[in-house]
Amino acid sequence: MGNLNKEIRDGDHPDITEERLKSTFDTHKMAAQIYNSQRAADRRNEITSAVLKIPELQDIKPLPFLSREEKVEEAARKIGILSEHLYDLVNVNDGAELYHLNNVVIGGEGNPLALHGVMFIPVLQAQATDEQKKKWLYRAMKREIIGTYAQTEMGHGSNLRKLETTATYDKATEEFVLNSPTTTSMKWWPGNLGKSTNYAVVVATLIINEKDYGPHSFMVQLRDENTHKPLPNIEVGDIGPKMAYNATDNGFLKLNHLRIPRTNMLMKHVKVEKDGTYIKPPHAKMSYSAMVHVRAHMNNTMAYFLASSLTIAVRYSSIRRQGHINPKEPEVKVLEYQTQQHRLFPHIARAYAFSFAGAETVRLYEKVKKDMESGETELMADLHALTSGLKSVVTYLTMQGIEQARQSCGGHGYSMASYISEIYGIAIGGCTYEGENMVMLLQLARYLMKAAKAVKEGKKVEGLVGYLSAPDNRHSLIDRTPEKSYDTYLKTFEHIARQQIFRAFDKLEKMLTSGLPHSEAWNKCSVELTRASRLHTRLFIAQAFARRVHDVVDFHIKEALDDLLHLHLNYELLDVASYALEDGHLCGEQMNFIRSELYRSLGKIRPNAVSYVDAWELSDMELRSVLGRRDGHVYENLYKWAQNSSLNRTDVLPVFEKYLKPLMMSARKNSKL
Ligand SMILES: CCCCCCCCCCCCCCCCCCCCCC(=O)SCCNC(=O)CCNC(=O)[C@H](O)C(C)(C)COP(=O)(O)OP(=O)(O)OC[C@H]1O[C@@H](n2cnc3c(N)ncnc32)[C@H](O)[C@@H]1OP(=O)(O)O
Ligand SMILES: Cc1cc2nc3c(=O)[nH]c(=O)nc-3n(C[C@H](O)[C@H](O)[C@H](O)COP(=O)(O)OP(=O)(O)OC[C@H]3O[C@@H](n4cnc5c(N)ncnc54)[C@H](O)[C@@H]3O)c2cc1C
Repeated sequence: MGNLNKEIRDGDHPDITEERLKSTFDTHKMAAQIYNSQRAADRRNEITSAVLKIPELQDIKPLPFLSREEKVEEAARKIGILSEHLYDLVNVNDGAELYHLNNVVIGGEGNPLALHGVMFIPVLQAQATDEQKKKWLYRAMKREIIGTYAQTEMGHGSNLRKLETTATYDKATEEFVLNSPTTTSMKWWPGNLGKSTNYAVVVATLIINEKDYGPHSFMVQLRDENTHKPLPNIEVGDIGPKMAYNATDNGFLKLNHLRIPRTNMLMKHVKVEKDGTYIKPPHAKMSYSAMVHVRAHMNNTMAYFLASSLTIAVRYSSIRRQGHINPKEPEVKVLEYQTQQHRLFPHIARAYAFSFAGAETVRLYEKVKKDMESGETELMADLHALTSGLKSVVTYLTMQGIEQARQSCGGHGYSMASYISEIYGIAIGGCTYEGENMVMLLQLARYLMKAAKAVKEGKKVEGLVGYLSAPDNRHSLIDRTPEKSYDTYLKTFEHIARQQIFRAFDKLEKMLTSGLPHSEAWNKCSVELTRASRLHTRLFIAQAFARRVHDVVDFHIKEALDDLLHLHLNYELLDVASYALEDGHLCGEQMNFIRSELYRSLGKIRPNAVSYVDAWELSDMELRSVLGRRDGHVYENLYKWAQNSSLNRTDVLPVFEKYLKPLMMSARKNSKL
């Protein structure tokens, strides 16, 4: 039998090999859990190996040393080469394979086809008629045209009902007139809009006979297909550098009374007839499908970002030695410190949890998508509630985890050589895009308040909120749990979420009864409402984790996942325990029990720590991190990495002659006086 940890190679740093030899599970079998099948895990590695054989697909130099223009160019260069090899490298109908290819070759900072793949094609698939698909979708899939999704404006992103871009129907010519009447109405932010794309699905407020029908989607050609010059009545450009994503040309767009044919409105579900008659869609929010598509996939991308930074931090912590636990022994790996373990291991568990919750979400999304094709919309509300809560909670917790990973690497974590700061910048965009987190928590809260009302009226609720009508224990039985049974933990999470949901509900009802208008009462309760949404979502994540562990057959994998789940439940419960202490559901003694279980878990995870992160099978090429190198040889490579700095091209920089020398000369002269 070979090594259980599949990353062991001759010549690796002995400290990291020592870690890998301790693995109690097969890391490639664990990858099958993370990526949802052994085949998917195999394919990732096959794609990485194939990419490594194509020299033009390697980074020309470490990305942090590139200017913004070079980053944009480098991503486009690779997309060009990828286009030639695409069919040999991946199954182009498999989103996970494409995403992996993107991560290995290009990385998270963006590429000209990102929004094309993530939103433009999905919006056409969901909202275009067959005729429209023939005209644009098939060309888009062959990359004859490149598009984006242009919705957000300088003045409005969250409140779609107030988008200022108008699409006014002109019955006489059977055209829509698209117009950006103000500075704030300019589209602002859409990815790849600035320089890369020649088409966009523009979301604009539909006006027919002076009546406002709200946001609708329109296909707009932005640039000439040959010269790439902006077409008449269109101003388009890049919005400038951002916190991260700087290989992406997020753009602005001003439409000056641009006329497009009536048939450019995406009309699969909704219609404007020649005479201006408006035909409603089966569900008012069907046109929001592209956003729901991205939200449904965000758990997995966030899990990936979190796992990437933890891979870097845990591997580095296993070769970084500093300080003593026993003064008579050599300096220890920093991974031995309980504080380091407490800083990193709960986030490893979260990365796994997000991936499992993500798999369930994508399954529901696929079902709803299929239903919608035939006009069936019953599950749309459930999906919207679930994805709204998850996108908010998962992006926020990912942000916390990545920052802890960075800090756990000490000074070198702050260097771009760790690459963690770039991953952080990319990941935290997710707190904002696809619906600002608070806004989306409040969307989930609407759903929760409806469910709470039904329960108060004596009705039984089911599905995601079924626990609201289930029996509840006054006191948690958490310290009377047989080992490896998580029911009492999950019941405690249920209790906490239920209490908070009803607390918010009662507060809202009280204000409404006192005569406050609904929107004002809602605003005055909104902090309580967002708390309810977070607790409900964290319950879902814990349940999804437990469901996955329950389903695993392989004994060693199950045991290893069980250890992570145990850590997860205790850590998360401590994080939200104040809610259960308030009403005496948990007592002080039980808090001690949870704490001691948490510390026990850290010890149990420790020997497998490197293997838990190795199981994500993130290659050096995709991690782009000196600290996270698979072989553990960090220090000599840190020194090599610094040689890329353009400041090192000469021993003496011109600034010395220009500024520093005169400064020192004059100081010396003065001190002689
Ligand atoms: C060569 C090959 C190479 C290969 C390489 C290939 C490359 C490929 C590789 C790619 C690499 C990856 C790169 C990734 C890059 C990152 C991408 C980042 C993208 C970021 C994009 C964006 O950032 S894009 C803009 C998103 N911008 C929002 O996200 C706005 C939020 N704002 C709202 O979304 C609405 O404004 C908001 C709040 C719902 C209120 O909407 P509203 O006012 O209309 O509605 P109300 O609030 O009044 O609600 C009325 C009732 O509607 C219900 N409802 C609402 N929505 C519903 C829904 N969707 N489904 C069902 N029901 C829904 C609600 O629950 C109520 O129900 P009830 O009445 O029963 O309670
Ligand atoms: C990296 C990145 C990529 C993007 N890509 C695209 C793209 O491809 N296409 C596109 O169309 N857009 C894109 N966007 C825009 C993005 O979708 C919006 O910025 C996002 O939806 C937030 O909207 P906003 O900017 O209007 O925030 P605002 O709504 O102005 O948020 C500001 C504050 O107001 C609060 N707030 C707003 N409304 C409420 C409310 N009702 N209740 C309580 N609090 C509220 C928010 O919580 C927040 O604290 C991108 C943004 C980023 C950062």
